[in-house]
Amino acid sequence: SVPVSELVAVREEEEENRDDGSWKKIKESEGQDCGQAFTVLYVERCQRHRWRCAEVTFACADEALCQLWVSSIREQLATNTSRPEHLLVYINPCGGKRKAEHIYELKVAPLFARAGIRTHVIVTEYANHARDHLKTEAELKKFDGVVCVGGDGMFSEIIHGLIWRTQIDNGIDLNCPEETLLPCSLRIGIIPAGSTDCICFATVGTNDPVTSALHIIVGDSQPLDVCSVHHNSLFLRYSVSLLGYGFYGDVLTDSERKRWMGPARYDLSGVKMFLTHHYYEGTVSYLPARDAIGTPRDAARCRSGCAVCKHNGEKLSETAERYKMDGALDSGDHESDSEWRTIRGKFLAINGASMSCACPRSPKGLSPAAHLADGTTDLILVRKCSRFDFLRHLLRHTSKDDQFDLNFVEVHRVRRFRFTPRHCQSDSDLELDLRESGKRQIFSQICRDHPACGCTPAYSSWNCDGEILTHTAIDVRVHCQLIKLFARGIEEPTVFEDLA
Ligand SMILES: CCCCCCCCCCCCC/C=C/[C@@H](O)[C@H](COP(=O)(O)O)NC(=O)CCCCCCCCCCCCCCC
Ligand SMILES: Nc1ncnc2c1ncn2[C@@H]1O[C@H](COP(=O)(O)OP(=O)(O)O)[C@@H](O)[C@H]1O
Ligand SMILES: [Ca+2]
Repeated sequence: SVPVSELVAVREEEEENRDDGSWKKIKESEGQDCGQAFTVLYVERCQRHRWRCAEVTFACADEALCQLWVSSIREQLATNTSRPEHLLVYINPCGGKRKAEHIYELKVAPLFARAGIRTHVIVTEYANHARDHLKTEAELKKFDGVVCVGGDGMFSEIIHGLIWRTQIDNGIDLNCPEETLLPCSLRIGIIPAGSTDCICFATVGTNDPVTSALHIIVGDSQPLDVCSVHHNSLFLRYSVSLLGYGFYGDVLTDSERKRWMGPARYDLSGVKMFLTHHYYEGTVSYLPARDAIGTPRDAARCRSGCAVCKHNGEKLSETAERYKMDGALDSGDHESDSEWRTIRGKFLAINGASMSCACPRSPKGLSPAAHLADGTTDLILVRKCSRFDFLRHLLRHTSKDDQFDLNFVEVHRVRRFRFTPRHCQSDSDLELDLRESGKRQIFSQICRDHPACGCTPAYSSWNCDGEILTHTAIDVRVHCQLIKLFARGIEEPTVFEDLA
């Protein structure tokens, strides 16, 4: 049996299609003349979270009965209001291996057509075209969802456009980090056609255009946390996957110069930045997510219908309601200021992972136990250590071993965090470092004379979902379930999986 919610479409077979293989078989085996036939298209699960569109044709001698089947299936599909009818599609022709248009035309558009979904397709002509179109021009009322064909950078454009539009329409000040943001009503579908596609992989379990198209067609819905990133009272960006300073920031900066190489640029830059081995000094402060259930060291994973996300999401909205009734101004974090913790040090990497960040390079991701929609982000601090130790940490992203179980790595589940690089610290902070800086001046002279000594520059950049941030001192705050995807989270493997 197939649940009605996983039907793609039903098709009446035309007279001229009557020689179609499957139906002919039924006809012959029945040994009788058939009045009519219809084909049901449905989701079939394959290995490793992939979905395919399978079909089965039913023949029946009684034409009226056949019609009844077709119309009642159509009726069932029509009453399911979560299925989209009209979609706005943005294609980034420059992402990944530059195959986005081809992927859409070949694998996705025919499925949408079969499912009776109407589309308005825009192939972007320049960076930020999709974002700006969503911000100002797009007639969003006409659509049931937005589809993004591209990588994480393209997805980032879409959420910036949608979130911006939703807040501006409701008079919310984006530059104020304390504002409670309004959730976006349109769901977003991701057809992977980029370089890493970590947002697709971590929410669906695979980077496969057909699987993503089917999740859109059946009208799946997966809420997702979004981090807002500010510098003082200036809005910088939103992030849903990785916010990485140090290693991942440097890899991204270096790889942008190698865009012509396609997705392989990240591996080359990864090896280069691993060998360069820069560390950065600064202060990280964070607000622990004390009232949330779950920790970054849990063995349990965020999966379809995750109970942790449901519980934490409901608890947060209850608390927010209570604050509203009390007339409290602070609409953001309800923990008190005294709960902020501060860590100063030298770091190879500072990572905020709002989701696991699983991708083909690391199928368990940067923070394997992170949740998609629990209102928290996992703050991972990798302190200065030897190249050998850092390699051990990196390698553990690709094996069963725990990448956090190392004495130079710590991880905290947080609602909010801030970072200030050492050279931006206040005078009083700097005074504390005065003694060390004498030494530094001597060394920096030596370094200028001997560039090969590998001394570290003062600043890295933040990698924000694959885009470089212009500021280094940032304030990050999680907004629980601000957007929704046409996805359902990663499913536990079922007995129905096709093991062939
Ligand atoms: C030695 C093997 C180490 C493997 C370590 C793998 C950790 C991978 C974690 C990846 C997290 C990715 C988070 C997602 C980020 C994306 O948003 C973002 C944008 O995606 P888009 O291009 O689709 O728009 N992508 C990225 O920033 C790419 C990050 C890629 C990091 C690759 C790191 C490779 C490290 C290789 C080290 C090799 C050491 C070898 C020593 C001899
Ligand atoms: N038509 C276009 N021309 C050039 N750049 C574009 C275009 N459309 C989108 N972009 C930008 O391309 C960058 C990379 O896109 P993305 O889809 O993330 O691919 P990749 O995964 O290969 O990085 C993003 O910064 C996005 O804003
Ligand atoms: Ca989260």
